Amino acid sequence: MRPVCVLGLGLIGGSVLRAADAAGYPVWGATESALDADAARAEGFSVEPSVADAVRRAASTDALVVLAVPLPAVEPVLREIAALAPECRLTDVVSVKGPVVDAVSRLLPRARYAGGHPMAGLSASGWAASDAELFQDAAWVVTADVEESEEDGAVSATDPTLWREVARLALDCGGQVVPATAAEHDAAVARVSHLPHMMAAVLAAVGADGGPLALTLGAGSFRDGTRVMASRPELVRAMCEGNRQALLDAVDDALGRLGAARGALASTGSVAATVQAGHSARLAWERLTGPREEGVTEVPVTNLARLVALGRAGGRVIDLTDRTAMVRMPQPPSSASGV
Ligand SMILES: O=C(O)C(=O)C[C@]1(C(=O)O)C=C[C@@H](O)C=C1
Repeated sequence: MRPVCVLGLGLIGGSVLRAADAAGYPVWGATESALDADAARAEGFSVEPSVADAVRRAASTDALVVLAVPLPAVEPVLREIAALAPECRLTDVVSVKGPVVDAVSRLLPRARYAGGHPMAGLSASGWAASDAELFQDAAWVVTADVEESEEDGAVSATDPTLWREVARLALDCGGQVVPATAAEHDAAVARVSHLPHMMAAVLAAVGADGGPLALTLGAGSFRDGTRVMASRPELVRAMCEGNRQALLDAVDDALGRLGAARGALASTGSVAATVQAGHSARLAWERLTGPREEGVTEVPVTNLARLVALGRAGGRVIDLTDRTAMVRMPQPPSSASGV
């Protein structure tokens, strides 16, 4: 198995290190946090004294480097990698893809790269919160740079061999791979992750404005709706600001819907349309992400454009051979859904 070098040993990087180790990969890591490094070493993990040492080791073993640092640290760490391993195999687990893809193509043009994003997290952070099981059955985006070419149809600038290796690691860590372009990923997570963080911030603040009585009555809906606001604010901020344009579009959509709901409540006294649309959308999400036995499509791993198209339709890669990806497609919509 190709070794795995994880740069950043917080919640996500630490969980990748643990999960890859449990899957049998030779692993080591590095982190700027002495606390996290000591804690990982105390559990017997190999932690290099610096990022540079870890990257040198990756260069000499042709390891897959996993960049697991917060967005503001991405460029400085990429510069270090560029100086020591300019042709490395690289992926990342950062929650926004556009800025990372841009930085990799500027600073590491000769690297073989496919971006990654496991859709899993907790409000707790750091190595102490990391868990080998964190990614179990989670969607894990692996990006492919697919472009339309007039002559040949869709072509991919991403090396399929590297894409397959990154997808294999994601599967071995317990995830289910969602192929997507970086731009489509960013537009999608703006709606289902970054906007929910913004809404949670607003919801928590509106609740607190109600004073102690309102807060003491905060139960399930308030707890679930504001849970992510217990996360470190600087990480949430970097994630939202890093996806500015897509998040603006999602906020506009939300404001339009909230405005329509307010208008209907004020004029007719009814929020039926808003609640029905939300109920149908929630059921559609449950159906799309729920368990499904059949409906597996086999696609050659070299056909990244087809994989991206299936990812767009809700498909997830649940297994891989050397040549073929097994993509599980979602349940067809039922007529009762109303969506
Ligand atoms: O479960 C949580 O606490 C998360 O916030 C995880 C969550 C999300 O669901 O929005 C947040 C950021 C990650 O990039 C991916 C997933």
